[in-house]
Amino acid sequence: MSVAQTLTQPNALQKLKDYHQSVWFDYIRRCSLESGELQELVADAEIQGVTSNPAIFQKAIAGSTDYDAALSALERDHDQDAITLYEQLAIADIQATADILKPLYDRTNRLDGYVSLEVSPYLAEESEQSLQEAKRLWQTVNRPNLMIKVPATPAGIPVIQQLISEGINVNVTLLFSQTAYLAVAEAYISGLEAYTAQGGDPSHIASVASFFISRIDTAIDAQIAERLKAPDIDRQTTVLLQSLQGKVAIANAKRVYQDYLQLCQGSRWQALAQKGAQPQRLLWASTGTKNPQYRDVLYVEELIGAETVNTIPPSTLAAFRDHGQPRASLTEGVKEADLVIASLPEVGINLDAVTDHLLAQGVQLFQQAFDQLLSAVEHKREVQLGDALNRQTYSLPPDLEAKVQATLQDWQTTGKVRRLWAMDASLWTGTDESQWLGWLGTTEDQLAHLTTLESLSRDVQALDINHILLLGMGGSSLCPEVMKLTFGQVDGYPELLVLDSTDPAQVQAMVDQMDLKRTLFIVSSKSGSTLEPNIFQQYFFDLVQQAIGPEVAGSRFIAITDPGSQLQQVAEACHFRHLFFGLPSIGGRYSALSNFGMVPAACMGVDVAQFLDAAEEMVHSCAASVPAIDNPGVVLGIVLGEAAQQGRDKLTLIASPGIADIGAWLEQLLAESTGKDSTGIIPVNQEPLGVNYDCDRIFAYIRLDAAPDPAQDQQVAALKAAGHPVIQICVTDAYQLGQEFFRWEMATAVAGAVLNIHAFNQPDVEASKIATRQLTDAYEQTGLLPTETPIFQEAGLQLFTDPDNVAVLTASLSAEPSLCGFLHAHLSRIHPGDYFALLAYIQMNEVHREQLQIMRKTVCDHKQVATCLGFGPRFLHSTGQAYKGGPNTGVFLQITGQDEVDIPIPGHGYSFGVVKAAQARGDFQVLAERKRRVLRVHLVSDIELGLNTLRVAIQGALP
Ligand SMILES: O=C(CO)[C@@H](O)[C@H](O)[C@H](O)[C@H](O)COP(=O)(O)O
Ligand SMILES: O=C[C@H](O)COP(=O)(O)O
Repeated sequence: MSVAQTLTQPNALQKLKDYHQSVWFDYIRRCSLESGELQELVADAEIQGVTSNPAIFQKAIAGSTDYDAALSALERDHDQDAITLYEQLAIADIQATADILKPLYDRTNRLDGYVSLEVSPYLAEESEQSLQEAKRLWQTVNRPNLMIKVPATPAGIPVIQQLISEGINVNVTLLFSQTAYLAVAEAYISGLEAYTAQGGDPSHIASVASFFISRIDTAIDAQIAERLKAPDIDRQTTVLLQSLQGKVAIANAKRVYQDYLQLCQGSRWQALAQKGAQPQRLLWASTGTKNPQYRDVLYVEELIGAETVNTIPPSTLAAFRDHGQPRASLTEGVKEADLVIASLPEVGINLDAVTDHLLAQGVQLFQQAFDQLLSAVEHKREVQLGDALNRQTYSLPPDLEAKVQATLQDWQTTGKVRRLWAMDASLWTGTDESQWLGWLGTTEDQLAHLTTLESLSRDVQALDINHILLLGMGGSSLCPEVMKLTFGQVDGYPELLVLDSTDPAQVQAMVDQMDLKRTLFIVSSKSGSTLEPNIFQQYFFDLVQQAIGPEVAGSRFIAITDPGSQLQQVAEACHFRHLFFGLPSIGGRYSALSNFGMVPAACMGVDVAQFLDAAEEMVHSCAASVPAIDNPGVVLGIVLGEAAQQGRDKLTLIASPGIADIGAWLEQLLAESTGKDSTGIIPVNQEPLGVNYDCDRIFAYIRLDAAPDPAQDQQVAALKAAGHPVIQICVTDAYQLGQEFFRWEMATAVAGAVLNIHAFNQPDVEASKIATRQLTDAYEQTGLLPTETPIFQEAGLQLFTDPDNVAVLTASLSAEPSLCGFLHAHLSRIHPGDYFALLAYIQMNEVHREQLQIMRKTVCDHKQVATCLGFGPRFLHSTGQAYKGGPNTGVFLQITGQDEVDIPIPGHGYSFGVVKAAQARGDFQVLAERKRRVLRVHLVSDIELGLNTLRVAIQGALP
């Protein structure tokens, strides 16, 4: 319609102004802004305002390519999560629309010229969060002719009142009933009263009450159609039902308009009107015709009345322009409208129930539209990121796949991803979980404080040293160990070494490897009270004092610990070079991206900015706004949790050689987080691969795309071909490993929620720490560990176990007691669905590992069960939790040995050897108390010889 035409002959849309009704456009899209279409509609006086809602933005952004270039530009600038991207696109449209409408707003003295933006539909039941979100959007858009849309839910009503009282324009949406309208009108009046009481000028505030029309007819007509099908229906009822078809929505609107007129007569309103307040106009929404048998302009033609607005979708707008016949229809037939509503109970239709349902459904529909919108934005973001985001795929057996899809759907509809990010403890056991979710924000936090890490890196680089030795256990050592293996020695930086064993030979091997005068030490302990790092610190501090002098020894030490810990005191008293703090809200195994992982990384020369930037991309992919189905951490967690629920609780980890150590990190994360309350996931790391597996397995292959192992690729392909469940994650390069830290932390938390356990405590790790402490305390007093008697010995190997296990083993000996016989009896206790674990309290080196791997393979081949290998005491801070607190499906063979050399610890009566022995015994004691099937083999003399004998005996026991 050209301006010339408009001047000569107003069209139907333009004529509505004669009835004092405004037309707003229920549509927004960038192309209509960019092409000038919207400007033209405004200039032609066909529309006087614009409304948006989540479904409109979903159609615009997900259903067109209009926004792709803008989205790419935003992503190119820096990666952002889906909701942040969406908001920037939407806000730009809203601002542009507001600017187009601003002259009209001014010209009409703030009556028209508004554009509406809705608060997140996820907040429909949350008053406080809706209020904050509404205020944030109001400030961000920063246009006087903006209306913030708030739904008329019970939680929304107080928000409306508060916003009005603060001078923010409100469009109340999702109104279906007269009762809800009256509550909204009351909120508006009260809000204005509060605003004027503070001296505000009410003429600057506008509000509309969006009353939904066509959805009422759709719902009521469906009920009418059902009732008309009743076989025993009489003629009179049939006629009445037929007369109600397509009539109720308009009747409902006519009645609510009468309420409006009456309210305007009231003394409270009159008082406000005298101060210049603008009435809260009724706005007819959902006015596109849905039933093709009805006139396509029905919900425009029949609702024309003064001081109202009709927000019209594009096709209805075009139809009304073309053949609309305006008349003052809204006040016609009010009595008939009353009769229509009054006759509904006669035919068994409860209008209140219908409107209640429509409100709930309306919220849900907007949420679904928002889900789809965010999903589309996420997909576009992923395309833009390309290889910068590690890819995850999975293939599952049909029953598991079905369960996973159902749980994903449940997570979506019940908003569990948002609840996780909101730190809602009821996702797990409803105890103190909310205090343990600091890791959700750690990457962002670290990126904001990069300068500290970067200056540390420069400081270390400038030191004249060859090595950095990290002293710590579990969550404080495993990430640095992964970084060491993954990045090797970085040019121009010292080499990182990690000590996490009390085995004297291992401690000695570490000392032999380095020059004490040219080594920097990092003592890492979150609690600052863990036995191992404390004694490592005492031992090495003493050595460094001797090597470079007591005054300067502290300058070779860095501490990472939580504020207020005992280690902080030590670091301060000994004048450590640096002291870095952890966050009390991040448990050790979730601390990789915090200082516990990033301080050692910076020291060894890893570009932490690059590493954390890449990690943040995964954080964005797992964000609260990313629907469960598109959220890689959530998907992985649900797969793992559901697999475990179905008995597939042996998660077999396969990682490319270049990143192989991530398996040890994952073992701790998964086992310590989920292995409790007799349930959990048992990680199986570095087990030699085969093809024939029981249905208690699920496989995770973490492939380094930059350096894959072709043999592993083939083995994994064979596993997939054999129908085993396989998750595959492709890590583009080493700098993207941080993405895996976050993905798996998220997945573990989610799996914990699926399993209904507390994913952040480790109650059974504490149990063996206590048992060890009792033994070392007793040793300090007596100089002895309690004596013990082997149940059997042969060929330099002694066997020990507790009375219950002795009874079972001796009862099942088939011949005279022998080493092979006992091992046979013990291994015969392994049944399908069980796992076998070697717990070796010996030096962790390649020779030992090789022997132990052969033993594992022998058991795996003969028993067709999952097998694990842990070196003590490091596994105590890791898989040890699941072995004691997880399902009672483990059969354990603990291996201890006679230390050839021992090392005293300054300030203590005990040595490293005694500590290790006490740890093994404490561990055994707790396993036995938990009724685990456990046998200990003590290698009396040479460890290598002893291992050889044991290997042969196991092979003999499993002919
Ligand atoms: O609420 C407003 C304006 O205030 C509208 O944008 C409103 O959301 C829309 O008219 C409806 O969602 C459209 O509903 P329907 O035609 O899909 O039933
Ligand atoms: O994983 C945690 C280990 O038990 C070590 O704890 P820590 O960091 O408090 O010393």
